[in-house]
Amino acid sequence: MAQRVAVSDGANKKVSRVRVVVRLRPYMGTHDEKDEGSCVRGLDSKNLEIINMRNATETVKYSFDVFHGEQTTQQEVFLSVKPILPHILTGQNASVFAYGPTGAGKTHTMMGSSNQPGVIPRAVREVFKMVNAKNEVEGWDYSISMSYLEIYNEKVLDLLSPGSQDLQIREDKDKNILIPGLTHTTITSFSDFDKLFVPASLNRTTASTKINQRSSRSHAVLLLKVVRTQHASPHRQQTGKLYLIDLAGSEDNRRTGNQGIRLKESGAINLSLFTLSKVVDSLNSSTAVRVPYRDSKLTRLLQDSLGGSAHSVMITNIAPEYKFYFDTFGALNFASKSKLIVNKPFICETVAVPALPVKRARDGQEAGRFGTEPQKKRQRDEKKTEQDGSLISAHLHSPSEPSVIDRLLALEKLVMNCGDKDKPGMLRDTDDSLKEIQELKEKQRELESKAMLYNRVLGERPGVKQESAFKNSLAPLQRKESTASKGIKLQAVVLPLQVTQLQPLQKLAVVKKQSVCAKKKEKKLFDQVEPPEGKENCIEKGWESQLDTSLLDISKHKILQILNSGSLKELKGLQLIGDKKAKLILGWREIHGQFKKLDDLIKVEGMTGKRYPSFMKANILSVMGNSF
Ligand SMILES: Nc1ncnc2c1ncn2[C@@H]1O[C@H](COP(=O)(O)OP(=O)(O)OP(=O)(O)O)[C@@H](O)[C@H]1O
Repeated sequence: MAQRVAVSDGANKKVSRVRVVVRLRPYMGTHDEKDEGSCVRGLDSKNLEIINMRNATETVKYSFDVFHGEQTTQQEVFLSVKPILPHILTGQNASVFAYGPTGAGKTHTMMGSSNQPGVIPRAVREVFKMVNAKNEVEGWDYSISMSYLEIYNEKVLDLLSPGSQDLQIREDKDKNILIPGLTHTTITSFSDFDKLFVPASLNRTTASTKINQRSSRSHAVLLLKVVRTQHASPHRQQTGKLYLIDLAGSEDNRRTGNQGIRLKESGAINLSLFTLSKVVDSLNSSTAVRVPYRDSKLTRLLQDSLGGSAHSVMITNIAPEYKFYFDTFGALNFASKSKLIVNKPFICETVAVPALPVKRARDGQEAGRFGTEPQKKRQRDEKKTEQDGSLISAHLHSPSEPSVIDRLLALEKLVMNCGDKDKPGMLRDTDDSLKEIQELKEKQRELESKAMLYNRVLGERPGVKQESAFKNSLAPLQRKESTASKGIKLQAVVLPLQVTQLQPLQKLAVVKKQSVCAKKKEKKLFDQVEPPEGKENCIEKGWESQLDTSLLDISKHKILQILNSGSLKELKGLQLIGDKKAKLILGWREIHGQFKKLDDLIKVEGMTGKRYPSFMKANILSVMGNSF
């Protein structure tokens, strides 16, 4: 029976950190309608920097095991993967997976093309090369087999047997992940592999989206299994597995233009990548009681590659164009977290009973392992090896390492909630409002000191450094002026906390000061429409009807104009829009484009439906007041 033998290094058990490689795709003009240039660039073979949207004069720097710039060849990328391959010849597992936004170059990296083969064909060729070299000198027989599957809409489909049904993912009592019924074909040369791989890749589900003409709609997994058997007694047998995975890209469907089936596919892709992110968070968290591997087929399959038994390399593919800024930023943060995962590799070894003939790896044996295990036993094993009984928070990031954006937005929400709770009659009376503003400022100060602490902690995180953009010898990375949006002043976008640190507190006032004259007029209008205590909701509907409809329309149009093309300062000129919210609006605009109607504002983080009526009332009255 196969058993786990710990990989030892003298007295110490060996652990293996996930190696993180980042590859930047060459700049493509077709993805840069505004001709803004690149938002990210390499500094050296390990470091890169991305522009800081909060402050365009700064960049955020990241450090990884390897950084591959735009000119990197396929062979150079392969060389950063090659060191983990020898492990599979000694009964250990290894995995390489390409992660990143749609269109960033994952398939190019993993599959490549006939004249620029990617990591998968190069790795398989290398494995054959190593096996052939070893066959001649060592007393072991080697056998290599391959399987190829895709996870499409949370279904596991056999690419070597198209038309097959959704396959189940199982775990044996040694925590090996198995897929009963999956085709395992013995291959004896690279050309055997090539003959199967190329047509099977065409079985993979791809489709054209706005971002990528040939976008992978599934996660593709090539599994190469190397079984080696000792000639002499005790006829040890070791099985090493190599997973080569081309993940589907994370997608923002407002940009991909996905609808119908594409949207459904995208939902499944994003969900599994979200689960992958949760798994990484749990592995990094000292407090998580359960690693949610079972929440998606992808993570279930990767269970013995992530935080498990494998030597892993994660290739994070990123794109340089501003259009991908938030995807790139997210991918880099994910890559940074993944760097901290430690795997515990072991050797999967069987010792044959001496009286029996030497067991040779063959297809039949695979079938025994993957296809004929009695179901009851399998269920028992599953139950026994179930590691994750309890629920864990569905947060994307662990308490010990939440993402910058999440932390900032959570704090932003906190500010909003304080606001909602503490100032029900904010517009009722100027004195009351001032008092409430004062209270809010106090709260803001408190939050800012917490934020400062957060940012200090962030500064200390390995791999993520924030420094001035000008500390390197390269010319500063700066955004080119957009040729498409000349009318719109370019603003550094969002991530409110850090910005509030830099801004004087006065600028964060929730209610913007107005001219005395305008304020008087507004107060007059408020006096007419203000509801009695506790009846705000019913009056919120009625107050508009008391105003001239054409004036009302003009005011709404003006507000919409400000939302769509206003600078940070102009946005902050709106009622109930402080510095943070103005930046959130700019950020939303950056990602989603124009607000089609005022109601869209509810979609902006922190602008809840509950606050929206107050915002509308205050601004319409203010705009009207200003135009009197
Ligand atoms: N390093 C590179 N050099 C040249 N072209 C590249 C490179 N990386 C990607 N490309 C090109 O960019 C386009 C998108 O790449 P690719 O299909 O590999 O992206 P992807 O990340 O796999 O996208 P998806 O997640 O949508 O499948 C392709 O036309 C590809 O040939």
